[in-house]
Amino acid sequence: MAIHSDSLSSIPAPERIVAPQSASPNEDSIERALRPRALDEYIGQHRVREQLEIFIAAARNRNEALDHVLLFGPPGLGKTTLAHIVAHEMGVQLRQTSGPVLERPGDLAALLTNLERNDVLFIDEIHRLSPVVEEILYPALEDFQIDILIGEGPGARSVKIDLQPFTLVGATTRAGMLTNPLRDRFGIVSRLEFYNVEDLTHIVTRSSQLLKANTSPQGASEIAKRARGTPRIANRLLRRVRDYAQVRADGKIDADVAAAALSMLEVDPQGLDVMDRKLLEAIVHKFDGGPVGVDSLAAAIGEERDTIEDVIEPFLIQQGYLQRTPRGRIATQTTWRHLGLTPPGGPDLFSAAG
Ligand SMILES: Nc1ncnc2c1ncn2[C@@H]1O[C@H](COP(=O)(O)OP(=O)(O)OP(=O)(O)O)[C@@H](O)[C@H]1O
Repeated sequence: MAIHSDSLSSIPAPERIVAPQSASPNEDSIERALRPRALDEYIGQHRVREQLEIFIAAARNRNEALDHVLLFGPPGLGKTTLAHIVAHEMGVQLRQTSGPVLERPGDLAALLTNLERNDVLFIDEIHRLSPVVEEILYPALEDFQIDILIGEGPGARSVKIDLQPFTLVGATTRAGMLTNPLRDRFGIVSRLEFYNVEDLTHIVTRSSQLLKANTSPQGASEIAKRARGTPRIANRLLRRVRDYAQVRADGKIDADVAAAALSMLEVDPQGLDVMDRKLLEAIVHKFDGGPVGVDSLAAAIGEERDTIEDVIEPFLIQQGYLQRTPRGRIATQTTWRHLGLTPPGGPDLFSAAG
């Protein structure tokens, strides 16, 4: 059975400047304009890119659909962008939907039967597919066939429909929430990582050119350093810094202007914002540095558990501010120092992390 978590639907719309989710329809359209279209415009994620390059070239040579692809990683790292690129490089069309939108088996059946040979079907938030919809997907992925029930009651009969060969690209922030039978049907499984500052600087520079923003290399790097390893955040910070530069600095974005704009937005030099600091301060001040369970933490800072796990924590863990242990979250020495405090207890405190 698929694991279907209703609680995930409660992730609130982002208000944070560094929220990795997309904030508004207007932002969506700017994002589309900034989206790289081909694999060689896609910056960073070298391992994933190299693998896809090879598998796409091989599938194209054989004139076959690319194997099904599962992309996972925190929001805003470029999963949707990659799905579009796969379709573009394969020279086929992309149909896009998402797990929670597909309510009934018929919704998915309609999409599948309309696919043309080797097309890409992109399902975002694939961990939120309902079990009945997921059932339809298995034979479609394996044999390019679906079984649908026609009629009702005793007269109902099952009919097999052949599909065109296609590629499913599934995206999820939580690979662990996929059922095993679904995960096993992906031939290519790629994990997207947070971007390093060099790659993000490259992304900010490219976006500046597209937006006609006058950004110096140092300005681009200052924005990149504070973008939480996430292209979507880098692009959003760039737009806000561009506004600031327009009003206060004749439109020129250098390191000082970027730093001043970002501190006005309360994004600190390490890229942490008010919400990150609130979480770290709660662990340190209310729970003596941890370990503290995520539910207690959520209650303490008035934030959804899912938002903490999907959005806030991954970057803090990757940057070494937090440790996730079986007994709960622990603030590291880096956190104490970041908050201007002296870590108590010495090394013994941290060896308790297990
Ligand atoms: N490798 C990259 N090079 C350049 N720009 C990128 C790259 N990856 C992402 N972007 C930019 O970041 C924005 C967000 O990317 P995208 O929508 O693909 O993220 P996502 O992982 O699908 O996020 P979500 O899961 O929240 O939808 C895009 O508009 C795109 O411009």
